[in-house]
Parts: sequence; structure tokens; C-alpha cells
Amino acid sequence: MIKKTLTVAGSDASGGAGIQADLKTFQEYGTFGFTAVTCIVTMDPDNNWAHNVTNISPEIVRNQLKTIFSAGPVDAMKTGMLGTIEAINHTREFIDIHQQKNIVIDPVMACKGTDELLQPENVAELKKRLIPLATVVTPNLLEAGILSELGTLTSVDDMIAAAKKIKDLGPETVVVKGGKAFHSDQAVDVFFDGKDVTVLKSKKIPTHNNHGAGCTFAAAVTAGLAKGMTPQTAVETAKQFVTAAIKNGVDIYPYVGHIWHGAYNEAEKRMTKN
Ligand SMILES: Nc1ncnc2c1ncn2[C@@H]1O[C@H](COP(=O)(O)OP(=O)(O)O)[C@@H](O)[C@H]1O
Ligand SMILES: Cc1ncc(COP(=O)(O)O)c(C=O)c1O
Ligand SMILES: [Mg+2]
Repeated sequence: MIKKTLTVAGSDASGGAGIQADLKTFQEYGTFGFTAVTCIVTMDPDNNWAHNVTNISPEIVRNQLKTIFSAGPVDAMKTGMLGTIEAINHTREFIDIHQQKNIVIDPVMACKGTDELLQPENVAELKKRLIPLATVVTPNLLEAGILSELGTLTSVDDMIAAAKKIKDLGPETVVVKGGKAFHSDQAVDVFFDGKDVTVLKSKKIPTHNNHGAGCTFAAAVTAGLAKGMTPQTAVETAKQFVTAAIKNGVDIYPYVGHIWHGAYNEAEKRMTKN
């Protein structure tokens, strides 16, 4: 049976992050993607690509969730940018009613290229209402510093300390993504399951084509869980998926560089042919 995946997230009009990244990734994993849109992010080409977030009314977010969950729980779900505190609470409400399992919380707080928090008022609610239910929570370096209250993280030891503090909020596992922000020639992510720490490393690809890498990574973890992978295997596979997507990024846009979600499967196909 085809597995059902859900993203509760924002729409990225530039096409590379948010629900656009999630759906492309769900499809590449061979799962059937559903979406509840929480906000729409637009970028202004006349004003230095400034981001603007328009929230969808909480009632419409709730109606989308009602539509999706009318067929019962999905095989796995993720959240990204959530828009409003009410949307966070509606998401929690449906998780509780349907005893939803396999939940990935990507605590999106900022877009690439800026440390400006887009929806700071949501952080406390996210911490209290959604992160404790996560099978995997996937903060980037900035978000991990905020969630752990450890501030700026500059070393792998800092990332491990942050992962451990975030684990205390209640999720089953934590991945702190060093990714693009961590100063190293390696893309370092730290996985913690409450017992063991695994440091995932790959060569950092020298590119600006990394818009949506975090959403794609979290969506890949979600689809992996839907297909029955353990959290650790889902995270390790997602790392390979996103690395291939970044390596094969596409220069189709002047402002942000897009990653190519088809890359991992194309490479696999080539390997099977050879
Ligand atoms: N330049 C890069 N080369 C290789 N991997 C990268 C690069 N940038 C990000 N990644 C990887 O992509 C994933 C998403 O990380 P990151 O870009 O930091 O997240 P976010 O988009 O949420 O800020 C992580 O697994 C990270 O290690
Ligand atoms: C709707 C939406 N969600 C999430 C993000 C964050 O993207 P990422 O962290 O994957 O680069 C963005 C960035 O533009 C966005 O527009
Ligand atoms: Mg992100």
C-alpha cells in the first residue's frame, strides 16, 4: 500500500522550500503527500528579496486538517512554518484526536540568509505543544541555540549539548543540523536518541544552492518514517537525499539557489544501470 505523508507548513512562492520542497520530496520517496497550508511566504525583488509572511486564517488551517484526517491518521507527518499560535494548537488537536504517530517537527524560525526570526511569538507554543510529541525534531544551528537556550553554537560539542537539552523537552530523537551555518569544510549534523550521539558528516558542497535544504531534509525523514524506517535510518537516508539534491542544485533563479529533489533517485537509477 502506498504510504500517506502530510506536511503542515508554509507555501514558498519561490518554489524551493516549505510545502513545495516537502511535496517534491514525498513524491521522490514514493509516498502520497497531503498538505495543510499555514502561511504564504513571498519575497520582494524590488526590496532586496525581503520576506513577507501572510498567515492563513486558523479556521482554514483547521478545515484543511479536518479534510485530511477525515480518513484517519497518516503514516507520517511533519510541521514546518506554522503561522499562528492557533494553527499550532489545531495541529496538536488533530494529533491527539487521531493518536498520530511518526511526527517530524522542523522548528522553522527563519529563512536562509538571515537570522531574523519570522514568528518569534510561536516559539514558546511550539516548545510546549508540538516538540514533546516529535519522533524527530530537526532544528538548524540557530534554532537549536534558541530551543536549548544555549545561544550561539560554534562547536560539535555545543551541538551535542544543545541536542541533549532539546531532548529534555520530550521528543523521541533530536537532529541538530550544523549544515550551512556551521563553520567547517564538513556539513555536520548531530543525532541524539536519548542514549547515543551519532555525528553525521559529509563534505560541505561549496554552493549557494541550498534554499529549502532543511525542509527537504525533514520531509525526507518523514517519508522514511512512513516507509517503516527507524528514526536513525530515516535521518541517515535523508542526509544522503539532501546531499545529492544540494550537489545537483539548479541555477534557475537570480536570488536564491534551488536544490534538485530528483537527484538522489537519478543517481540511484544510474548506479542500477551500470
Ligand atoms: N553546503 C552544504 N553541503 C552539504 N550539506 C549541506 C550544505 N548545506 C546544508 N547541508 C545539509 O542540509 C541539511 C539541512 O541543513 P541546513 O541547510 O543547515 O538547514 P536549514 O535549511 O533548516 O537552515 C543538513 O543535513 C545539512 O548538513
Ligand atoms: C514557507 C517556508 N518554509 C520554510 C522555509 C525555510 O527553509 P529552509 O530552512 O529549508 O531553507 C522557508 C524559506 O524561505 C519558507 O519560505
Ligand atoms: Mg530550516
